[in-house]
Amino acid sequence: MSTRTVTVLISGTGTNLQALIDARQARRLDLEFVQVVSNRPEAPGLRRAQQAGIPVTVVDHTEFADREAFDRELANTVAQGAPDLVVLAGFMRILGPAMLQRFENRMINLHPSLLPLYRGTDTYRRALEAGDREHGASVHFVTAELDGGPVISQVRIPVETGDTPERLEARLAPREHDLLVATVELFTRHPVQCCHGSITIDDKPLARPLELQADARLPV
Ligand SMILES: Nc1nc2c(c(=O)[nH]1)N[C@@H](CN(C=O)c1ccc(C(=O)N[C@@H](CCC(=O)O)C(=O)O)cc1)CN2
Ligand SMILES: NCC(=O)N[C@@H]1O[C@H](COP(=O)([O-])[O-])[C@@H](O)[C@H]1O
Repeated sequence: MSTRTVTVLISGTGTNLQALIDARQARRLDLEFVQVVSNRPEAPGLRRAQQAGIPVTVVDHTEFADREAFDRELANTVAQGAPDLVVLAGFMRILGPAMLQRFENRMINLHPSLLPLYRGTDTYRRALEAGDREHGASVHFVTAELDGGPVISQVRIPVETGDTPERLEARLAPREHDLLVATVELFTRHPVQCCHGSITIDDKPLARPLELQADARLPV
């Protein structure tokens, strides 16, 4: 079944959320945003959702005794909207069993590296320190293994002489927006299934991640 309803999880500025909102406004994405949920009450992305008329909820991780309690409340909050797909767009908390049991196989994350390289955080600095000639971003299914879920799509950019983590991040950002929009569009047009380590699109196995093309589309 393809995706019709989406809940987006954020923690920060929300530029990837904004890219999804703009793509829906431009009728490139045929979907409904059920809600935007942030673990940080001060996340600027919440204002972007409100301005787009999307319901927002804050589940502040600092208000819970432990991770499990936060995870349960987050899972209950997301489940109220019964989304077809949960999109982590700059969501900065590691999810536990409550979220994974309810949404695994229909929860995706945008990660700023060419997975499996550089799982976790601080990916730009790590890529530069390794002397990589290219960097990029990945969209993958969320599993218990942090940033270890099957990778759906990727976008590559060259590392340029003199790059700093900030310059590399700034150059990747617009391509991340393109990648996330194209990947969510894929979910709205095709049944994309996971897991046990592999992905199918239209019931056909995906042998390797889809590479974002210059026209900001995925080759499907
Ligand atoms: N179970 C999973 N949870 C999450 C995944 C995943 O693949 N499996 N992806 C991450 C997203 N992510 C990188 O793409 C990521 C986010 C956060 C962290 C992290 O170390 N978070 C710290 C807190 C940091 C903060 O609050 O600023 C933590 O949770 O203790 C690593 C990777 C989303 N969740
Ligand atoms: N580990 C997850 C992670 O680092 N995600 C990164 O957070 C940023 C969110 O930006 P945004 O809030 O402007 O969309 C994006 O660069 C995304 O790759």
